[in-house]
Amino acid sequence: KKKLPPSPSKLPLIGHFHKLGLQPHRSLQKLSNEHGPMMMLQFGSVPVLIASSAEAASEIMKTQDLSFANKPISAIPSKLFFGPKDVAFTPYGDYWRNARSICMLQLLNNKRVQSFRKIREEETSLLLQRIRESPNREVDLTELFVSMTNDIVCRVALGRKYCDGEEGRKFKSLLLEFVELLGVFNIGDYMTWLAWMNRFNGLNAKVDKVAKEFDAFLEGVIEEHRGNKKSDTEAEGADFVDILLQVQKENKAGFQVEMDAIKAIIMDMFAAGTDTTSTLLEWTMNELLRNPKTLNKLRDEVRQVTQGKTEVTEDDLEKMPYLRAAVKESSRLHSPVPLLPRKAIRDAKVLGYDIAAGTQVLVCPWAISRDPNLWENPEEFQPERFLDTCIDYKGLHFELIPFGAGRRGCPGITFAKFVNELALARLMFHFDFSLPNGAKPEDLDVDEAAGITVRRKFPLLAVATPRS
Ligand code: HEM
Repeated sequence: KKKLPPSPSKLPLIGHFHKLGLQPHRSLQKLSNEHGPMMMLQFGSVPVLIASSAEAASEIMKTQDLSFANKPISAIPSKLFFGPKDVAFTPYGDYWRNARSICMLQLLNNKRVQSFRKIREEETSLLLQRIRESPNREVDLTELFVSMTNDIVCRVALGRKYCDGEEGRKFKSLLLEFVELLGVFNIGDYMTWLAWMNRFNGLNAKVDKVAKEFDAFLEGVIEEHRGNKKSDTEAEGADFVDILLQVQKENKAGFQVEMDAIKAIIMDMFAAGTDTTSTLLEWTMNELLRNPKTLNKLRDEVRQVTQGKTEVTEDDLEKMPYLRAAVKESSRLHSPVPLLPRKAIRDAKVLGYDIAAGTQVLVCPWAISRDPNLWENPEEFQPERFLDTCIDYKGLHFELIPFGAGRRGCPGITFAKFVNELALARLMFHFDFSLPNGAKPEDLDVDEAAGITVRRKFPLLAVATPRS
């Protein structure tokens, strides 16, 4: 006799869809508070296990990681990523293992991430310059962070920026459409009998258009790289396209890397690396502006460590524990990816419940990191809580998993950490920040937009006064 997790009452055909609302991570937290940390919902015809405690997450992403390393197939990413042939959206299996190992060993290993230091330093300097040039010292931090992270990923992945003139305008709007589509809730994935609607509401046409345009764009980039071949991809200056083309040519991966795989892996860097990074920076500044004492404390640490210097470098970051604690705390309160999808590969027993093979799973880092059983005053922004603990976000401590954990955990943590910490330290070093129009910190809104990454609903505006 099977023991299933508790499940709230549901409606015919749609199941529990109506309970999700516009902010599923918040609705699921609320439902879990009523029904428990392991809860079974039904989205259309698909059973979905909701796991919203550190214990449940640890079972699924550590103890039984292999049983839950699969991802559900979704129609939009499948189309956008050529199958899918990327890493993030691809089901568990030999192909995913190979693509992920290219990512880990060739693109995002520590040495490679270090080799992009100059790019990070140049692009954060440009961020500062753009702030200095802003009229009335009023800045749209959201826009600045989005541009900076896009430019960094462009340079690292494609070798140059695509931000100027007509080319820049086109690329920016393509990237925006691409990321938006990844966040679309596709009803056809759960109620196949309604998939026809996407032919009439324009969704299918939009996906086709964006897939075609991104493909053509990447074909152009690859062509440019072929004419401009770099012979040594271990040397500084090699970008991801150079590296992937060499892996393909020299059969370094131990299997034939198709051109579609190269394009899909590059697209993954944009899908997984841009919005997430800018969103974390945005929420960090949001919380600092809402908590001026914390902002001052952070600013003092940065300026003290760099006393007598004219600029912060990455070597200084090691000496800034409060800065690291502030980034961790913001990743706790505002996990950029609040829900992590998985799919059971085989029958499993989790915390005493029977979970059938094929069941979809949503692990909820957002709810876990606001769990009052794990965190004191969980709704408050208090970097101090991380000063005397070893809790980190690298996937070993399940009370804090903004980068996920286990086999499917984020391979871009080091990359993101450097960008976030350097940008934040430099902002603190060069500027004093306040809210525009004399607004009070407690008035700053914290509304969230809907999407796969949860960013602020409205742009974050601030006044940046150069340090005197
Ligand atoms: C603050 C920034 C970032 C956050 C919060 C973040 C978060 C995440 C999360 C939550 C996952 C899913 C993990 C899981 O299901 O267990 C993930 C996966 C992934 N991330 Fe990141 N990420 C960030 C930056 C980056 C960057 C900069 C890159 C690459 C340049 C990257 C590449 C990836 C890839 C390729 C995956 C898919 C891994 C797989 O399915 O095997 N991420 N990330």
